[in-house]
Amino acid sequence: MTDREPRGGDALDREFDEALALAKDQGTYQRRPETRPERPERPERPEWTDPWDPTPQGAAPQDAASQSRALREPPSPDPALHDPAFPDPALHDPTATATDRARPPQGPGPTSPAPAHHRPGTPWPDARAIAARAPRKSRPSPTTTLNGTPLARPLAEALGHVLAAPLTALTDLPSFDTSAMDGWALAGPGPWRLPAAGHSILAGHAEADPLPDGHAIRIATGARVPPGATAVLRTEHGTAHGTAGDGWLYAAPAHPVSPGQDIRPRGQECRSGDLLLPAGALITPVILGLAAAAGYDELPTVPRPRVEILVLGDELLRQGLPHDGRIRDALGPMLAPWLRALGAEPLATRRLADDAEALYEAVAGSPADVVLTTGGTAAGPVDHVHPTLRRLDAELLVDGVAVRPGHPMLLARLAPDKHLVGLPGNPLAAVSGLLTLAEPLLRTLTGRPTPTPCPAPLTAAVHGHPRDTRLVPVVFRGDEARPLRFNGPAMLRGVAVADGLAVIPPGGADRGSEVEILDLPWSTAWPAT
Ligand SMILES: Nc1nc2c(c(=O)[nH]1)N[C@H]1C(S)=C(S)[C@@H](COP(=O)(O)OP(=O)(O)OC[C@H]3O[C@@H](n4cnc5c(N)ncnc54)[C@H](O)[C@@H]3O)O[C@H]1N2
Ligand code: MOO
Repeated sequence: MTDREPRGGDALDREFDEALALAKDQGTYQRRPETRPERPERPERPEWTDPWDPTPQGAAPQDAASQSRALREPPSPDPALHDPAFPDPALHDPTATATDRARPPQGPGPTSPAPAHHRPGTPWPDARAIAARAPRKSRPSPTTTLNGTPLARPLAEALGHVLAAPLTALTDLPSFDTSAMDGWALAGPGPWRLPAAGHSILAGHAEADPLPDGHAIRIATGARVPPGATAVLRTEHGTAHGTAGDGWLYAAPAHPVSPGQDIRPRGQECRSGDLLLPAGALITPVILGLAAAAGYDELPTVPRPRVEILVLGDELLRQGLPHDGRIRDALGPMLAPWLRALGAEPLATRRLADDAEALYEAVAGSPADVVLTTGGTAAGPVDHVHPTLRRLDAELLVDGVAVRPGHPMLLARLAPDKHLVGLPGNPLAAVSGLLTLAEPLLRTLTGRPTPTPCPAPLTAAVHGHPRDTRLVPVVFRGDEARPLRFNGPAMLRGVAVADGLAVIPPGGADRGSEVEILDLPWSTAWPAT
């Protein structure tokens, strides 16, 4: 139904309520008015409206009528795609009500100290660098790998692990001159004399007798080409004449034979000893295949860093629909497979109540190399992560990052070989923390190299925060990155369909400007072995 069609009052009210609830979650109160010509030109990059900043630059209030009109707009055909004509939901407090927005700003007086949550945080690139260096610092003499002695794993158990040593070919590939087609092996120019019926060379057999000049013999794809053969003629390009034992083979005039045709020479792909892959490669199904082809039965792998996930929050439900102010735990199901895709071994996902003692005991007693907490990073009454770290005398390496969403994320060293990554509870903020702190930390622990930055131009301008980096879900359209809507801190709807997250520098990025894209590691997210 569009807003032009007549509707009954009840339906209208219901739709309005639904739309209002949706918009509250998406922060889409400032959608374009219906009468577009009257709308003043929106500047390319409007002022950042910090949801937590009580200064007069907050979002301008809208009158109820225009909100109601805007909320009745029909949905975009691809609702996850960013519409540059709409303000970006991430720029607004997804939890603020229209009344909140209309309220005049109530900032602290000029002499008030900056609240803790206004601390600028570590710049985003620095936070990533600190996370990547954190394990190195704690390992004065790394041996073969950063995470201990390499483990030889049978190919069937190596998927998703990281190669601890370069993969060098143990054989030439192919290891003999191979027929690439079903047909005849030929020696010299034709026509060619054929042997008696029943003589042929099949794959999987030892070397055949030499083929004399002027002779041909049937050969199968993958069979060893006999010594003396100069080419292979495909079945469909030749005709055999004569009787058994006195036959002749002719090439079709349209398919003259050239020397070497349809023969894969020994060593065409690699020679024994050639480097196929560097150490640090994440073992994919194709790598398993390549390793097998190159002669491996097992692979040297880096021991996986063990991660324990602690999901905090009394309000979280493990099943069913949200009710009575409680919501579903969106992070518990997501984190273990994601961490596996980053080369880690998730030991357990534990749900903890908002209880300081329980958190202390869980962190202090965790056998993991990395403890990953979700929620409780801010300064609320039940946010126990900071107090727990203080109690454990942990070294805070990163305490807040200048990134949106996710700025309360943190990284702490609990012991020389034990770290804690604190992810904020808002789901997209947690994803941001995962990519900003957990990914570089695990990359170093698994001995994987820093990925080469892969910038892409944006199909639309993206608003920036004045001081902080933004991470915005994008999809690729050809070589370009298209920003997605539903990128608010509590939303997974955008990132669920994203190819990656665009790194928007402070101040924003214009349409066409190249920005770094953080990959999402789905292609490697197979179950751990
Ligand atoms: N006074 C301030 N309050 C907040 C600030 C601030 O700077 N000053 N920062 C806000 C930001 S930004 C974020 S992000 C959150 C981070 O909060 P916590 O890490 O303490 O997380 P919680 O308060 O526990 O939860 C926040 C939010 O996320 C929901 N949540 C938590 N866990 C899950 C989960 N597993 N699945 C789905 N949703 C989850 C939770 O219910 C809350 O709605 O703090 C802001 N506050
Ligand atoms: O903006 Mo928070 O860091 O909701 O993610």
